[in-house]
Amino acid sequence: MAWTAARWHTFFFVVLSATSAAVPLVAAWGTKLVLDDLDTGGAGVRRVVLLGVALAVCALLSALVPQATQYVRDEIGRRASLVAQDRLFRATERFVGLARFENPEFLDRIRLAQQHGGITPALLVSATLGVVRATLTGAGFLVSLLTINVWTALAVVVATAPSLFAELGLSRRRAAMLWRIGPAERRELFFGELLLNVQAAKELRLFGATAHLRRLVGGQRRAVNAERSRTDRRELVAQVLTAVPAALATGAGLLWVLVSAAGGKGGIGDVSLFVAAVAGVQGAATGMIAELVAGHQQMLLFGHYLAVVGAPPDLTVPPAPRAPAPLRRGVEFRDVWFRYSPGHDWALRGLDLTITCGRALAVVGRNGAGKSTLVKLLCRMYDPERGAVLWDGVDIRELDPAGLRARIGAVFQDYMQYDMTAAENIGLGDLDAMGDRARIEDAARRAGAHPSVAALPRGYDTLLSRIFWEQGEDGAGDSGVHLSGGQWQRLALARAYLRGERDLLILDEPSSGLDAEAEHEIHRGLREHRRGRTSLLISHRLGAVRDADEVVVLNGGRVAERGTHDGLMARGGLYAHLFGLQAEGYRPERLPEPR
Ligand SMILES: Nc1ncnc2c1ncn2[C@@H]1O[C@H](COP(=O)(O)OP(=O)(O)OP(=O)(O)O)[C@@H](O)[C@H]1O
Repeated sequence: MAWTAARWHTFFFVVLSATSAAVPLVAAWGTKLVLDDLDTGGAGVRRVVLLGVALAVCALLSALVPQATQYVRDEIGRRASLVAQDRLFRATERFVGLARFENPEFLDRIRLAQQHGGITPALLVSATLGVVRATLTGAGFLVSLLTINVWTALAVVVATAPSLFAELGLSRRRAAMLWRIGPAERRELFFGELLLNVQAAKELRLFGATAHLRRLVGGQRRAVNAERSRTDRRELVAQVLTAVPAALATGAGLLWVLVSAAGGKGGIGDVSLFVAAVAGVQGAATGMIAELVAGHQQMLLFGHYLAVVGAPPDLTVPPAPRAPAPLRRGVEFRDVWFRYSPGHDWALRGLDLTITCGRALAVVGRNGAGKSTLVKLLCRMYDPERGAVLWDGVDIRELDPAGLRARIGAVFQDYMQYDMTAAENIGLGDLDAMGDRARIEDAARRAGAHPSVAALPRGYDTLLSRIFWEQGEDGAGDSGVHLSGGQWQRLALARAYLRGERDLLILDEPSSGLDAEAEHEIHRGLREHRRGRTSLLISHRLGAVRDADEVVVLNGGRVAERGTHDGLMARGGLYAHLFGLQAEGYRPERLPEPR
């Protein structure tokens, strides 16, 4: 990834690493030679000056190389994280359905993948080169030590080994700990965001629940901190225990060299080289261990990134899916059984239902009857566990999901309010029309959104968000506006209208937030729009569904009744009961006397 993202930078990183490996070694030998020359007094001035210049160059390089290395590594990190992020989001785009986004374990994995996927390439390159650099420097100093005394060299190596193995074990534990604390960190993030969320602020303040949430955030943080502290303490103990033998070996070696020098065996240059070499070997070993551990841990965490990027599709799509043909006969649910997971109850239990081409079908029913689930299956956000959804007789699992969705226009019950401009909020319905202001305005007009959008401070370019802050043309800060619930709903409808002539229009509670006048107006427009087209309307306002060609009543995930409004009323079943309850509130005797 690093090579793909930043070829030249990676190359320079290798060069800089080799340089920084050589510099301490050259400096130590240069110092020894200069000291020996000065001590014996036999060398010429020219040689001493040359060695001095070499030492000065070393000093210059050791001042500059770390800065340059840091810059190059950061640049690799920046470029590689762009590539990693793009690959990650491409991978999540491959998830055709919603199941993965409702799986907490997978969400934890995505979070870790997001956190580590971007930085891992640069850190791994850095760690790998760090290990190579430390090995080169360490080997150089080790050879230098060997020239002085074999046993000291061996003792230093043996004393350093335990720390390497201990650190690798600790690194595995640390990665496991990061995975373990994932759920608590996500909960902390969620509660923390709720505390700052403008939508939640109203309720939380009214109910006086902010302190409760603050305590929840604190509780999660304390749990996370406790886990981290436990790991840190374990690391501290292991590091102290493994550092002791290394320090003892160094001390013993130094004592031996000093005693030898005092006894006339070896000069001041040897002492200087010994001190530099021991520091060099141990520094290299510590550096190597740190880099190995960092690399090891990154690789373990990178496993989450690879798991997300390499995750198989959540819904099976054939290798060469068929493009759905324009709808001619209709969409049929044939004995569809569906539950959100094996741990959940059935949401649909043997549903049989047909949306006939060119006809308006209305689906009504109590809360939780399965109406929105039906819509999600129709758009292939999930697959049925048993039975099938057929598009003109073809199982939608054989069709290209994107092609299927391109044939559908929809307003979902839980439609989105995007923190973007009004034009973008509508334009997302059909990206081809994003830059086409005439089409966007037309869709807004049909949804009854135009007057309120046109009256906004910057019309269609007004930011519908109080989250972002933008600098206006006059230099003043502009933090956007808030729309009312009904205005947002009209924008969602405009988004659906922008999609224009689709084979199937799905409207899941399209007018629940509208005032009576607007609702009447919208439904009049919808009636016109739906005439002669295939549509599915879900609504609790039974007055809005009475002119549908067919009304289906769902109850407990299956069809309880079906027929026209008049037929169902005559039957006196669930529909008639629900309609009667609603109508009760509108009986003339309940209306105030006109003055
Ligand atoms: N994402 C989900 N995960 C688990 N269960 C779900 C999920 N969505 C819905 N359910 C469950 O499936 C059942 C059907 O829900 P659905 O949203 O389809 O009902 P509905 O008829 O649209 O209700 P309403 O009139 O309240 O909108 C309910 O019992 C609900 O709790």
